[in-house]
Amino acid sequence: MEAHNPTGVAIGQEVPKPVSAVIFDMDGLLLDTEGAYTVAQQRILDRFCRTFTWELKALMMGRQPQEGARVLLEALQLTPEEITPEQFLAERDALLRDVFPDSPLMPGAERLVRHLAAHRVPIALATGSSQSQFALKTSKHGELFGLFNRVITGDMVHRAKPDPAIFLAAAEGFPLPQPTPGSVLVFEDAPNGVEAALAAGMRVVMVPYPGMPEEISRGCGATAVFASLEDFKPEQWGLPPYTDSST
Ligand SMILES: O=P(O)(O)OC[C@H](O)CO
Ligand SMILES: [Mg+2]
Repeated sequence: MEAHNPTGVAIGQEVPKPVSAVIFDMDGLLLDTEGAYTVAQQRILDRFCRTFTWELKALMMGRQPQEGARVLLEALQLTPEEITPEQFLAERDALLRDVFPDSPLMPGAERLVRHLAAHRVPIALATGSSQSQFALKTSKHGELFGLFNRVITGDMVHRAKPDPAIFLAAAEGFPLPQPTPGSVLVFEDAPNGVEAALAAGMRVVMVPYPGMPEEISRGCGATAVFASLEDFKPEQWGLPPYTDSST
């Protein structure tokens, strides 16, 4: 007779640890800002007759602003005589200053954050955005973003994603006893973010920003990939299930 195996995990296979804390990325994951970045950056690159492709976007998204601009201009072989990273960022900031305060939430973001907070699951935010950009982008969602136990912005750490420093710093703010990295789940939309979270020893649900080609997201090595946060089922990760009607 076959032994009863209530875990659904094959005998000999490691049972996944339940998730005890969650870290969210912000741009492109909770807030729909990546589309605006793409439009602004293409507008700047138009005068150099360059196309802002998805490959270029994947290279820079998730990074600190200065680092992202440097990587982009280098990949496009644009010299400082043509445009410096500082000039690029100044132009981009001018184009986005009035757009960011209207940043909408991504589908499923508010429900998941409120659900975890209501169930006292420790949650943190780790964004490559600077503190001032964070304030601008979240200005209409203050109460929701106030639910996080800790917010780490790109200018609070020395090394940007894909370095794991930002996720390790975010995890330090969790209430004691500190969760082990393996019991922390990260939500990310960008390849640099997935790489950083995996390097921190955490599990990663990737929700690629809409339109990202599958060949980019597929190669990232995320623990799971969903088309939308709405597809995430908390109970499959040892978290409390949703009890409201949209399940
Ligand atoms: O995706 P985030 O929240 O780390 O933000 C990174 C940049 O500011 C936008 O790509
Ligand atoms: Mg992001």
